[in-house]
Amino acid sequence: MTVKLGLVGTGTVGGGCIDILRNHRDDFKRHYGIDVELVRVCSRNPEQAIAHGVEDIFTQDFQDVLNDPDIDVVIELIGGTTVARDVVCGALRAGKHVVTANKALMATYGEEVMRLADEAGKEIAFEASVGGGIPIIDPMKHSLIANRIDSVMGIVNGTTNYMLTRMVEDGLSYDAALKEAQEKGFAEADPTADVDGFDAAAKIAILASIAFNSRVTMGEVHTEGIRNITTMDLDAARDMGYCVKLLAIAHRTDEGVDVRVHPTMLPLSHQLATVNGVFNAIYVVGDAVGETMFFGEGAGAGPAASAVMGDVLEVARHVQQGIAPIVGCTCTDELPIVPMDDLKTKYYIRFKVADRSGVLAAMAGVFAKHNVSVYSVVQRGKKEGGTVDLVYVTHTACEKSVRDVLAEIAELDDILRDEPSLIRVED
Ligand SMILES: NC(=O)C1=CN([C@@H]2O[C@H](COP(=O)(O)OP(=O)(O)OC[C@H]3O[C@@H](n4cnc5c(N)ncnc54)[C@H](O)[C@@H]3O)[C@@H](O)[C@H]2O)C=CC1
Ligand SMILES: N[C@@H](CC=O)C(=O)O
Ligand code: NA
Repeated sequence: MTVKLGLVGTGTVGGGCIDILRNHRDDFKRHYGIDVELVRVCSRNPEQAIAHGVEDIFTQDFQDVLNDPDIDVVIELIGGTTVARDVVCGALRAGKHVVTANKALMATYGEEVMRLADEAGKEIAFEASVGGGIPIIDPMKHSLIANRIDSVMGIVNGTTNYMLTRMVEDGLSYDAALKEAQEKGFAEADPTADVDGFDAAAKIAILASIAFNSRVTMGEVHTEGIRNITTMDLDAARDMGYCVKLLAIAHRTDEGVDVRVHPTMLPLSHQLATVNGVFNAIYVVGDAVGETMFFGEGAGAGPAASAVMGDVLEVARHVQQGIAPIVGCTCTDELPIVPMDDLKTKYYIRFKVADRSGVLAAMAGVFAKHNVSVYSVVQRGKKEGGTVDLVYVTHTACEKSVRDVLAEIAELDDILRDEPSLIRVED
């Protein structure tokens, strides 16, 4: 039996899938007995279809894909949560299996999508939505289910990891590094999703939902991006023996799920500190397996299409063999999200302040008042226009107290010259 595919979206990832199919379709048949055929392709860009040689099966209307009774599997590679939601939900309602790379959709409407798949008795597969080409969803849904997962933590956004690496290793400006990442096809259509941390928030919401059997949506993830990270912060971190990474973190605690995305200082000896460029790495801790780490390219046409096509072939194998979906929604529990105010960690805080007597003393009083103990204070950079940069590192402190310190220092008379830069420190 030939399993018929309909593809919606012919951009970076969709184009990568067409290329894999063209180059390896015969291998899939020969090695695995899996026979797949692309019968319909839809996007807003006919020129992309022409470039990939699929203009004869091209349409600009996704309904042509959903209404085609021959199509068994719909591959959604548009992105976003509007039209993509109609495509994914419409395909499931039309009785088709769905493969998607869409983290925003799964992290926002995951409950709806999983329910529709369950009602239709169809598969929904989304391996490419987290970590690009790295197998992580499938291992967590299959190989690791004998564990109670306690932590999932990692670098899950290739664009920002690429940018931070280029800024620290080659001195590129933030804007130049972003432009390069976009040119390489790593960035989302709207790169604010990458640099403001929302892409990583969607990914950790998906991973936390699977890890802790409790639905986490991206709106529930405390999210900070890398916009405020300067080369001065990166240099200061390096001088202290640290690097700065945009980390996505999810821990199971006695209070519930601690889930957040923010720039984090990691010791240079940490396993995640060596993950550079577009590479992602996800560290998973289970009660039986102990520590595991998954590493690979998190973005780009090849890696993402590799994960999409892996899902497609697995679904096609099930269709050919008449096997029902093995694992559907696993969110059986309703754990609370731990408030960010309750977080306890160490903090790096850089203040740009007026260079005059009394400033340090006034600031020290505020730290003491809120019981935030300071580990070190260093003055950095050149004195410019009567301002200096003061870099504080605290001992372990409570997030709420640190926020109170920042708010009170902002109110001190004629001290701050810019927004402070705050980076949490992980040891
Ligand atoms: N670029 C990457 O490295 C990765 C992307 N992803 C995800 O894959 C998905 C696709 O991303 P890219 O290929 O990078 O996006 P892209 O922007 O390169 O391509 C989007 C495609 O969707 C089509 N499209 C947009 N609106 C449409 C509509 N209303 N009807 C029909 N077609 C429409 C466009 O014409 C284009 O062909 C997104 O969900 C993204 O988050 C996942 C992993 C890696
Ligand atoms: N924009 C994302 C790509 C896919 O998820 C990233 O940079 O990691
Ligand atoms: Na993946």
